[in-house]
Amino acid sequence: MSYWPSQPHTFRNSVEDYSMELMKLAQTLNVFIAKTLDVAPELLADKHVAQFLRMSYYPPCTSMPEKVLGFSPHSDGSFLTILLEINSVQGLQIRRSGAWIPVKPRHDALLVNVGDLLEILSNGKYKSIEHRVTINAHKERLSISAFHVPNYGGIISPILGTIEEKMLYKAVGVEEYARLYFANKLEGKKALDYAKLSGI
Ligand SMILES: O=C(O)CCC(=O)C(=O)O
Ligand SMILES: [Fe+2]
Repeated sequence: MSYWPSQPHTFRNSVEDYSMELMKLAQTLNVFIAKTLDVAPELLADKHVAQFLRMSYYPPCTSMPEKVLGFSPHSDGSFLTILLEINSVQGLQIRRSGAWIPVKPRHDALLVNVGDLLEILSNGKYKSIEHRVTINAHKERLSISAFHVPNYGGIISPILGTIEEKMLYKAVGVEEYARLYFANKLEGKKALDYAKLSGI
């Protein structure tokens, strides 16, 4: 691929190494997720096989930082997102019971977000998290989001724990959901309404 910058010369290798390590991490997380859902890990094995990296730079805003957002409220359309808050500048907030809660960055940890596709697959046992990014008045913020998604040709359908369990989401094609997600503006968890069956 001809898009890699030549400077810094370590960039490509570092990004590729990081990406590969995260693929392994996503695989390990999936095994734990399968355990919590009481299903065989093989059932989830193809749910995180593709990865997209987004590197975000949020410049400081000295005049009116409270009037700007770095990222509008949204949930991720992925299965799992693994976030690195590179310089540990606070900005990420999650929505809990209608309130925005700041997430304190930890330099020694990655942050894992549940995406919409995991909410569908788990029939709502895992909930994708609505989040946004605010801007700091004095400090720039840098992050890398790694979105883990299934193959575009695949289908995500809810795994039900028992025969009595009510199916709350319909099965969606991964490509179909991705199209819908990107066609919508970032508006909280609105894209997920598409997959919700009536009654929730
Ligand atoms: O920069 C962040 O902390 C989060 C970015 C984000 O929500 C995203 O890339 O989807
Ligand atoms: Fe996000």
